[in-house]
Amino acid sequence: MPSKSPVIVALDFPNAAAALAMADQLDPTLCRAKVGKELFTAEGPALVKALTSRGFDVFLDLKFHDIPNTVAKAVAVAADMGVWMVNVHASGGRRMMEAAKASLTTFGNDAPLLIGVTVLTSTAEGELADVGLDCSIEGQVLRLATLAKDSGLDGVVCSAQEAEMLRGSQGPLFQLVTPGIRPANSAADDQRRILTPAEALKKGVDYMVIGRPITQASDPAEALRAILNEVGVG
Ligand SMILES: O=C(O)c1cc(=O)[nH]c(=O)n1[C@@H]1O[C@H](COP(=O)(O)O)[C@@H](O)[C@H]1O
Repeated sequence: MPSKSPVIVALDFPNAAAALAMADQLDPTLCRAKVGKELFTAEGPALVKALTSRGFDVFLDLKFHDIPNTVAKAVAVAADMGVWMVNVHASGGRRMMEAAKASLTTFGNDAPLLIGVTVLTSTAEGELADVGLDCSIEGQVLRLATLAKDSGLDGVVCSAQEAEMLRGSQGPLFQLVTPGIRPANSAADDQRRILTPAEALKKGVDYMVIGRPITQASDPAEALRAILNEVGVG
């Protein structure tokens, strides 16, 4: 049965052995699993299959950002792999996102959720100027989320700090996926725009991507259970 949990555990590991050892400590009815650049580069589609065959909904987080044709083809291959969610950088623009969405038409109801990354949660106020953007983080997130929605995407990755604004402006069905989640007293690590799980859900987040606070815990299953208890799920 697919997970109804709002938690997506980021399996940021260097190889399949480490990732599957972690997955085997987690209940696929209590969380979903995210495969990112490090793990996918090392292990490829076989690892995605190993997770889906264990019952996990898989978020393939490769943040595609390229010319429309290249991204559309990559997204279709991800859909063929049977992933539940896949993402692209919204800053790749309208034509890129529309091409990605169009490439999923043939998959019908089996198409993965297509999500646009707005401003990374590791970015702090002031850092946008370094890349030539003369605006606030909130302004840039709103701009890219609106573009993603207009381009037919199902939702965006943003920080939970922007979730309330986007829930109000983009409507109730637009999926808000938020990394940068840190339970009280957890280290922020390289994240900059963070909120606790309970604060995030209160702001209207649909899915929370959580890595190190679960995967580096001495008891990952217990860390996941504590987060679900905090937000009143499970
Ligand atoms: O798309 C993502 O998943 C993502 C977007 C973003 O803005 N920030 C972000 O941290 N992520 C991913 O979410 C995960 C967060 O992991 P932790 O910081 O360990 O909880 C990592 O796998 C990141 O690659």
